[in-house]
Amino acid sequence: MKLAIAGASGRMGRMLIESALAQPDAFELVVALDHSTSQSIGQDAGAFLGARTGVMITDDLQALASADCLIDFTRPEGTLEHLKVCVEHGVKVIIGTTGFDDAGKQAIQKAGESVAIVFAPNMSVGVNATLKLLEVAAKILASGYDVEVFEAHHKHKVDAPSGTALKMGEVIANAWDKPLDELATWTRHGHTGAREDGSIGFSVVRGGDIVGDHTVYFCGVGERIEITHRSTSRATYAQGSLRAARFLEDKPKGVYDMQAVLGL
Ligand SMILES: NC(=O)C1=CN([C@@H]2O[C@H](COP(=O)(O)OP(=O)(O)OC[C@H]3O[C@@H](n4cnc5c(N)ncnc54)[C@H](OP(=O)(O)O)[C@@H]3O)[C@@H](O)[C@H]2O)C=CC1
Ligand SMILES: O=C(O)C1=N[C@H](C(=O)O)C[C@H](O)C1
Repeated sequence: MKLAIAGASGRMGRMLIESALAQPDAFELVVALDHSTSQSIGQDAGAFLGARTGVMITDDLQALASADCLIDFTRPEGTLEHLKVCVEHGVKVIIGTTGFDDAGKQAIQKAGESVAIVFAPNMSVGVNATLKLLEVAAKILASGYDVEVFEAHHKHKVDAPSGTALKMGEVIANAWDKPLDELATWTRHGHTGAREDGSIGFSVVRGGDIVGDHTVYFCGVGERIEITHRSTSRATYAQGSLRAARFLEDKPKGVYDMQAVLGL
């Protein structure tokens, strides 16, 4: 499969390049994209590994035409720009980027009418298994338990709460047949009053090099259940993305999530 990777010099871009190069029988890196202000433009995509791939990092989006599938972990504005070019050339897309607004999410759904897309805020098997556990827990603990979602990430992360934390909130709200927006408490400061029954609180830590921690608390009276996932390496996100790319091989169009990729 001919792969394009966007955000090639970013944390995830590099992990994806390393993971794809380690599977030469399955993947060929044909395009490495970054935006025009990036210092990496013109460098070999494997330079950070001391490897020569022959693929130079470029800002030429038309290069995407030579790929079967783009894996994009950038920023919402970048992803949406890349998506237009992928639709134009019939290129499949894996979107790992988080932080889209409603208009961005709608644009992804629209693009899915023409090309096959996997769009998921977390590509790791462990997180997607955790989402299933949360669905079960939310149904069993639907009353008498206060739900709080906590997440912690590295200091460079620009969106909050994380896409994964939002997805966890959505899974719980769905299990209760309510939209998350109706239940969410995003911040607390000052005289907040007592906690509202049935609400879902979110809290966020940013610091150092934390790869990604998520805990959902179901707090009852006299007991508390905590469901935690901790990422200690970005390799799981990259492996999940490559699995998603292979899943799309025989899909002509549509928007899929990682639950579909993993058959959960
Ligand atoms: N779904 C999942 O499993 C995961 C999702 N993520 C998400 O992936 C995204 C990237 O994370 P991470 O790799 O840590 O971030 P980085 O900041 O390390 O990398 C982002 C890359 O995208 C480039 N970029 C930034 N803005 C644009 C733009 N407008 N157009 C094109 N390229 C752009 C950056 O270039 P430059 O450095 O020059 O600005 C950089 O190369 C985030 O949204 C994050 O939340 C992260 C991990 C797992
Ligand atoms: O920015 C990150 O690093 C991560 N972002 C994703 C998110 O917002 O959920 C996934 C993972 O937690 C790492």
